[in-house]
Amino acid sequence: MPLTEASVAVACSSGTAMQADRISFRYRSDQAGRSWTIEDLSCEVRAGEVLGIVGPNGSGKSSLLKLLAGLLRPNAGEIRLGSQSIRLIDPQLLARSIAVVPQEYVQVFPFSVAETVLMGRFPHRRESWWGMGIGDESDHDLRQAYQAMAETDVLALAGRLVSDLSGGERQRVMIARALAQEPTILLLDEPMAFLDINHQIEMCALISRLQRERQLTVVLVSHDLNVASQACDRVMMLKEGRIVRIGSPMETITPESLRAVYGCDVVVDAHPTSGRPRVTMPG
Ligand SMILES: Nc1ncnc2c1ncn2[C@@H]1O[C@H](COP(=O)(O)OP(=O)(O)OP(=O)(O)O)[C@@H](O)[C@H]1O
Repeated sequence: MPLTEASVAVACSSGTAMQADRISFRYRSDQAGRSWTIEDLSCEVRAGEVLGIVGPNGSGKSSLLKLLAGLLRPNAGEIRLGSQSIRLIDPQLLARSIAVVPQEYVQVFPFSVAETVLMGRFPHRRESWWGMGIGDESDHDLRQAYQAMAETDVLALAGRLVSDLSGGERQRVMIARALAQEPTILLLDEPMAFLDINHQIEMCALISRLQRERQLTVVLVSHDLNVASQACDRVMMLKEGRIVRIGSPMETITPESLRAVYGCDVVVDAHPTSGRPRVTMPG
């Protein structure tokens, strides 16, 4: 059965947004036989959840996110959106369902913030992607872009060139572009990396608002275990391309599992207001 936006919505509302089934992946430069970047990994992304992916440097977090986004193809195994393999889904439909915010964004041409956010509307256009230009937007496109910019606090930057922004400002613009896409699944690679504490708090609040109001499913890669603990319903811990643990923050963020994954001792206590695990370095 061909996949449509309606069937994606039905599949997602029925419990599982995405599923990875025994996927293995290695980069082309590694074909000579080094170990897998992702090895025989199976997981489910539940509809409407915020799933965090944590793990040491080089454990495969970004690679897994790119595999879920369809930007990389597994050498073995399958990734499904709803019930359909993402290999078989039309790229424009895939882009209407899944939005990705990569860790680093390189823009070759000097577009303004407003133009960049409006690019999030491309997958919704009837014309071919190459046949349309900026300036052809509908009222709905403009409203969605405006709302996404308001939600990420970048309206004041609308006329600035993206290339002239700070890392944190650029990060918020890329999230605005992803929201303008109106996806059902949002994949974020280190969304807090360049944000100051005020914008980190706002980003956490935005993610939980999007989950509540738009029933958005979010997968986020984070180095910050406290962000993962506060912002996520479940946390997946990766080590050398394999899942070591997956479950609620209480189940996963423990001194034992952190020692097993990161090889160091840390202090884990309860956050004074949320009660969720809080990780600090030993004194
Ligand atoms: N384009 C690439 N070509 C070849 N190898 C790559 C490429 N990108 C990543 N790798 C390698 O794949 C492994 C996993 O990298 P990945 O970026 O997925 O890890 P990560 O957990 O996100 O790391 P970090 O926490 O440092 O961002 C690393 O050994 C990395 O060197």
